[in-house]
Amino acid sequence: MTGLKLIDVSKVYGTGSSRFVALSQVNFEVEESQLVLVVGPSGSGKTTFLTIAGGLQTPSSGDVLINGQDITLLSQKEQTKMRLTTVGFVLQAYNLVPYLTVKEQFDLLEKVKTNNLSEKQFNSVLNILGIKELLFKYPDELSGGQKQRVAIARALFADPEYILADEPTASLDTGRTMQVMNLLKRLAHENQKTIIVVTHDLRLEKMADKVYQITDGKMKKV
Ligand SMILES: Nc1ncnc2c1ncn2[C@@H]1O[C@H](COP(=O)(O)OP(=O)(O)OP(=O)(O)O)[C@@H](O)[C@H]1O
Repeated sequence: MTGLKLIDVSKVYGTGSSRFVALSQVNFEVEESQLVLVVGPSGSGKTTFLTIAGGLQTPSSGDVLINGQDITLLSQKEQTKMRLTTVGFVLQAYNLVPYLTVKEQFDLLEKVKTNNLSEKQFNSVLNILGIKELLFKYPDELSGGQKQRVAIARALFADPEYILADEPTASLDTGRTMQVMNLLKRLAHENQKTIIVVTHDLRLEKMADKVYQITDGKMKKV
């Protein structure tokens, strides 16, 4: 069974007077080869949702199924393996290693994981994202938009089945935004990737196969 599913997922941060319900009984489903968008304003719970969907955080209650397997029941070791082989994240902080060049960020991945994109496929990704000429630069020599595109390329390089992206176009101009969204759409439809993009940008809705709206931690399908 393929696809990613959240069933009645809630997430509560803090206790007592600082108790905050970030996700409330969220039900969500994405099937293989789909690009799904989760749209919501700042603070609505998008990052919380995405990190729980990919196993970076555990929910307070509810189930998260990836390919039919409830990932909340996996051991730490199994979760780490699943994240490395099955799920690729593009996070808002980009998470680039500061003392490695762009090329070395990819070399590092190659050391810890096999079955990455072929050189030809990867070259094509670098060309589409327009970052080929940045390979020997360090992260602090890059603009926000360039870092964002490197972070996207790094997630794609590992060739994961699922790509979970947090505001992947936030630092990009309209032209680049459309290029990135078209690339993600093509990966879903032609390479059978399953992609979740969370964003506050309503302009991206037309690119998606399915759209969910999240408001104050409550999710509904549009
Ligand atoms: N670790 C935490 N402890 C306490 N509250 C938190 C924590 N992480 C997030 N929150 C709160 O949960 C709510 C949802 O946060 P989240 O980051 O998921 O929203 P978001 O929609 O991604 O926001 P943004 O678009 O601004 O990144 C916010 O009110 C936030 O302050």
